Formats: sequence, structure tokens, C-alpha cells
Amino acid sequence: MPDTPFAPVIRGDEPGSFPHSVLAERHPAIIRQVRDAFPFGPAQHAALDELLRNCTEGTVGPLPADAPDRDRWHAWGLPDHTGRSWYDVPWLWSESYFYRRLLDAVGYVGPGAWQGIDPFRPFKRAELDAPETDAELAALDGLRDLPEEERARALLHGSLWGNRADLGFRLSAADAGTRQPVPALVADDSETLWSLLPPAGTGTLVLVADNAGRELLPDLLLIAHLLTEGRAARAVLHVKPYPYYVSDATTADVVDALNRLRAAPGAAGGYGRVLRSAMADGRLTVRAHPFSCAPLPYADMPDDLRAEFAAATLTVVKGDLNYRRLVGDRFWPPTTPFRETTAYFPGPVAALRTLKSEVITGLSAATEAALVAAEGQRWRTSGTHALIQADPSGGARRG
Ligand SMILES: O=P(O)(O)OC[C@@]1(O)O[C@H](CO)[C@@H](O)[C@@H]1O
Repeated sequence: MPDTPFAPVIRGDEPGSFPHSVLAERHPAIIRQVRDAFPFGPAQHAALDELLRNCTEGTVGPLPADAPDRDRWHAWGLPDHTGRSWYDVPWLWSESYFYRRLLDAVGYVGPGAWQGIDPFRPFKRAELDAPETDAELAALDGLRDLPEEERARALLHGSLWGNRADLGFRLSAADAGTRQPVPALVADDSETLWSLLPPAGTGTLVLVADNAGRELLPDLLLIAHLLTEGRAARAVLHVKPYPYYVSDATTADVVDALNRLRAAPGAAGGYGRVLRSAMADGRLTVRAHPFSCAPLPYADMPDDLRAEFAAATLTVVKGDLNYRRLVGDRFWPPTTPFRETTAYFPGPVAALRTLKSEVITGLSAATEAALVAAEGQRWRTSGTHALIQADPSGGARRG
């Protein structure tokens, strides 16, 4: 980790703080929404009641003895946190474990008839089927005649701002998906990013996805463009191995998004066909690594994932949660250089993120001062600001 001033790990133990509100209000709201969306039986209702009580008033408990991922969670710190209040362990850990326990409560982990039923699927499907999605896909037709660089820029920004369409976030910011006008980026390293994806590139792009639906669609469109225009020879899309943070994309969500594109008229349908054929011939692959749902920063990634990122020409990390994991879920001074926090990363890396939590690095002192003068600290969590940050050094500084 970087040689910067002490940056405390974020916890949810301060009433009135954003992390505290996520544990005390957002998680109960998610339980309510999931309960409303499915015709659950008595055992599931009882388990949801118990989870609600436990995650708001209780302490972290063990996983069921037969949980298939018990060893993994033990390695990820479960024994250290067992018996402690959910508010007292690192916030990233609490949130991740909440989603894991929710899957137990609804029977996702199985065995049984509910095994593998994604409790967030109705919300993700509704977003994919929304008329706004038709309008966004139809807008692609207007890009057709633009020069490649302008199309690339438009698709990059589509992928970036698609990160506002996060269903968990909307539970506490009802208009976050529609607020206009789009404010300026608080950091913009897009020139560095494009320099890593030159035309006639022969390398591999890794895109670590965030949300399904209206974020995943523009992510896929960006990938289709990069493959078609030769800025990447191959792409690897990392998704979550199980439902997580409400709207995070799983392989099933990739299938839904690809089918949505295939059925669309105009340019969107064309992109859909490009992506299907890239899947078929291996230029586009989907990965669901267990560590993608780990309650830990990427600095703790296992060796096999480290090797994958090291081999990529560029890894693009999407969204707020992945940003927290990339730089470390800490109260960094906002002017801490991004590249200091990513020095451990084994290859060139870029972050595309709208700001929805307090973690931030890489701001100039002037930008931070202007944001604070205009908004106090609201800019950190409102989802109305975004950033593109890149570290091209690829771990070259590691000794
Ligand atoms: O990763 P994403 O989808 O951009 O955002 C995830 C998020 O909604 O969840 C966290 C709070 O639970 C925040 O970090 C953030 O606002």
C-alpha cells in the first residue's frame, strides 16, 4: 500500500454517516423489496425476518455448516469477524457478507427448489425491458457516421455514465438515474486510457463489470466497438459468480443483455451480432471468478487473478464498488495520487466510476476545493459526478 498519510478503513459505526445508513436503512429496504418480489414460503420469510434482525441489531454469525463456500469465507476473514457487530467490521466486508446471507435466506445456495433463483432478477429484468433502454439503444444509430474516435469517446462515456443506473443506489436516491445535466468529470485520464488501446492493437482488454441492465449494455457496446475497430484483439468480461449488491451483473445477466441487443433494430442489433460471433470464436469470454464477490480490496487478490490482470493490455474497472476495492475502502485524502493507491496492480488499469461513496483519490486540490465550495461533501455520494482515472504503469514500480 502507498506511502501516504494514514487513511482509516471505512466502517459503518458512525450514526448519521453514509456507510451507517447503508447498513441501517438500505439493507432492510433491500430485504423488503426482495420479499415483495417473490411468493416465498414460510421458511424463507422466517429466514428473512432473522436476517433483518441480525444485520441491524445482531452480530456476524457463521455460514451454514454445509455451505459450499465456507472455506473461502474463512480465508476472507469470517472467523475474525464472527461475534462482532455488523457496524464494527470493515464496511466493505459487512456489505458483502449481507448479500451472501441474503442468498442463504431465500434458498439460492440450496439444495432445494429455489437453488439458483436470483432474488434480484425481477429488478434487473424490468430495467432491461424499460422503454428508456429502447431509446438508449436507438440513439446508437446517430453514431454510425461519426469518425471512429468520436464513436469511441461516445461509447466510453455511455459506459461511464451507465454506472449511474445502479438499482441499489436508487433505493436511496430516487432520481439518480435521470438527473440532468450531466456534470463535468472530476478527473479525466481518458487520453491515457486511449493510448493503451491504440487502433490496430493486438492485446487483451479485461473489463471488470459492475451492474447489469443499463450499465452492462453500454459496457458490451464499448467492447463490441473496441473489437470491431481493432483497438483490442480479445476481451474478457469479468462478472459476479452470484447475485450481489442488487444489480451486479452475473453470467445470466450477460445472456439477457446479449439477447436484448440481438432483438434490437438498427445499429444496436448489429453490435449484438458482433458480440455473439466474438463469443463464438473466443475473442470475447466471460469470467466469474470467486474473488469478484470477495469482501476484500483487490490488493488481496489471489495469484491466478493477478496473473490474468498482469497479462492484459488494460484492465478497466467499472463502478463504485470496484473502485472502493481497487484503491482500498479508506478515507483517503482526496488529493492522494490514484497511481499511489494502484501501485500494487499487476498491469495497466483504468477506473470508470460515478461517485456514490466517500472513497476518492486523484483529485487536484483546486477540484476538491471547488466541489466542497459548491456542495459541501454531497458530491462524494450523490452519483452526479464521475471520473476516468488510469494508471498505465502496470505494476512496474513494484520492487
Ligand atoms: O458499484 P456501484 O454499483 O457503482 O455502486 C454500489 C453502491 O450503490 O453500493 C455502495 C453502497 O452500498 C456504494 O459504494 C455505491 O453507492
